[in-house]
Amino acid sequence: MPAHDPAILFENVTKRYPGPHGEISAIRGISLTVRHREVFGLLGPNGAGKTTSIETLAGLRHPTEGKVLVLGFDPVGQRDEIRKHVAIQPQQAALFEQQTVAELLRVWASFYPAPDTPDAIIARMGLQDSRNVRVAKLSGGQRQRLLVGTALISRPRVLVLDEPSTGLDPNARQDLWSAIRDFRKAGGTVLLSTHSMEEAEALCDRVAILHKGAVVACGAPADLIAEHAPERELHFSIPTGGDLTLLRNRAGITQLSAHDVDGRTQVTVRTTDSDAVVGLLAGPIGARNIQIKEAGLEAVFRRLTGTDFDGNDGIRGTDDAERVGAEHVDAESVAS
Ligand SMILES: Nc1ncnc2c1ncn2[C@@H]1O[C@H](COP(=O)(O)OP(=O)(O)OP(=O)(O)O)[C@@H](O)[C@H]1O
Repeated sequence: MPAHDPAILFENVTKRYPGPHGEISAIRGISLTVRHREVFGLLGPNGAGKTTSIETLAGLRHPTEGKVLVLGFDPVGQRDEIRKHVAIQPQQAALFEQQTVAELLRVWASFYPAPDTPDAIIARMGLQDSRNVRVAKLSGGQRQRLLVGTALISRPRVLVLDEPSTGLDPNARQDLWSAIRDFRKAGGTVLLSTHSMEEAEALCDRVAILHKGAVVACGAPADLIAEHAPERELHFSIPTGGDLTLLRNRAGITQLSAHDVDGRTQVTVRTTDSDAVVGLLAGPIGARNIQIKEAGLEAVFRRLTGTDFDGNDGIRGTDDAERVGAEHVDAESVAS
């Protein structure tokens, strides 16, 4: 395929399954392109259609309508070409429990004409200490890294991972992310599904946000946040009865709410100019215990779908970004 063509193309792809009460549309008219040498994330909650999309591009499902191409090949009609160039992270069941890590990788390597070496994969996936350990004895995180390693051993041009960091502790997840970044640096293209906003923001060059089988937004995480959720949220407290008129209608504030708790007034504001708000808080308002929260992709999702990732009504208003690390600032320290 010419280099300017996308690595992966979905054109108006729909997949319907028969269900007990009529057909179920797992994906509805998805169109997207994944460029060469990018890490692309399919981001969505349970049931959004991520696995169906992945299975479609792996040739495991026929689209009901539309076209899918991977490196210019039809995943269903050109399985051999797909197998040569595209690696899909295998399911847990593909691991033989009684083999050691090195033995298993040797077997997988034997399936391909020009594989990487088991030692190289072991080093890349941080599995050196488990080299001679039987698969049955591996931790969940080690198993997960081994699965990704088995996908990498064929030296694919495109790597497809379905929720690769599920069950990994933070260190193992960082190792996995480094291996994915290294693969991209060496010229590979990655498509992964995730329901982790953090993973999408940290790892993906671009994401498609899926909701009920449709793409509701697609782009670089920072661009999506800037376009759909540019606000920050600030929480702080002031003495009860304190004057908030200075803040009203100023400093890009789009929402302000206050309620009294334990002798102080707790205030939440949303603003497009958090620096200006902090400046006001540090001065005459006498705010304490200021927390600033980024909106993040979760707010983008909520803004575009009206629901949060757990399917709750998204009009909760004030906690768009609890997941993202909050910055704690004290008005006095800001003033000094
Ligand atoms: N083989 C099938 N038969 C019938 N319905 C299916 C089948 N596979 C998936 N679905 C339905 O299609 C929709 C999308 O499922 P899919 O597994 O693609 O979503 P997902 O985003 O990967 O979710 P999860 O994160 O839970 O894996 C869901 O409503 C699911 O119940």
